[in-house]
Amino acid sequence: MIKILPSILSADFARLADEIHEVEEDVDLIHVDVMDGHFVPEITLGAGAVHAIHQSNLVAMDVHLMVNEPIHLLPSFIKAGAEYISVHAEACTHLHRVVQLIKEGGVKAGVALNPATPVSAIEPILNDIDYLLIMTVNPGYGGQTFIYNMVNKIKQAHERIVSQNLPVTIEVDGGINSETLPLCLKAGASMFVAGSAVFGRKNRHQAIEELVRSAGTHN
Ligand SMILES: O=C(CO)[C@@H](O)[C@H](O)COP(=O)(O)O
Repeated sequence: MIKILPSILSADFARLADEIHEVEEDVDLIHVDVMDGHFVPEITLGAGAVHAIHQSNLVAMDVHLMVNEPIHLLPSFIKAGAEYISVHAEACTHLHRVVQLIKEGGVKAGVALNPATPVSAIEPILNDIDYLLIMTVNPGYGGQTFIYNMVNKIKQAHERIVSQNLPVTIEVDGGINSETLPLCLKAGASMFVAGSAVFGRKNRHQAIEELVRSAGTHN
């Protein structure tokens, strides 16, 4: 079973509620990119916005924290109502502790890896996480080109997860469209973040349908 997660980074922030309404019937989760202007150059939104989306009961959220030392911000994002939270391995001094805190907050815990970070960086705590977010672009901006070398990295991660029989899901993010989704699916990913491939299109329902349909073309 695959999941498409529209990334609101590519949505019109001035009409965010309407933008989310346009996809809520078609997906279980939306992807929310939080940037701090340090770990990545841009600044996006914070726990207040996540809380507002949660309050409006639109759709569940997968929050991707692109921030240095997210341990300090975790309590507010957990309280804000995120269902999934991922942190970057590169941004945490005490990654295992951060993962434990997310789980203690009753939230699914993910670890994100930049393209240059090997899967082995997460190996010692692979059994502690709920999902592994493999960045298929360098984090920070929507609309970038998919890095094809990441397909091998997804395969490697998937092999490790399967060989240890772990209940860890692989999520991919960056440059996902109906051409790249099937490659990632074949390699072992099942959660697909798509920004411009959904919000860059006029008809979001059709865009999501096309992505789902592309999953049937991976053999
Ligand atoms: O985390 C990020 C960017 O850092 C993503 O979630 C982007 O929002 C993906 O956008 P597209 O590559 O799908 O346009």
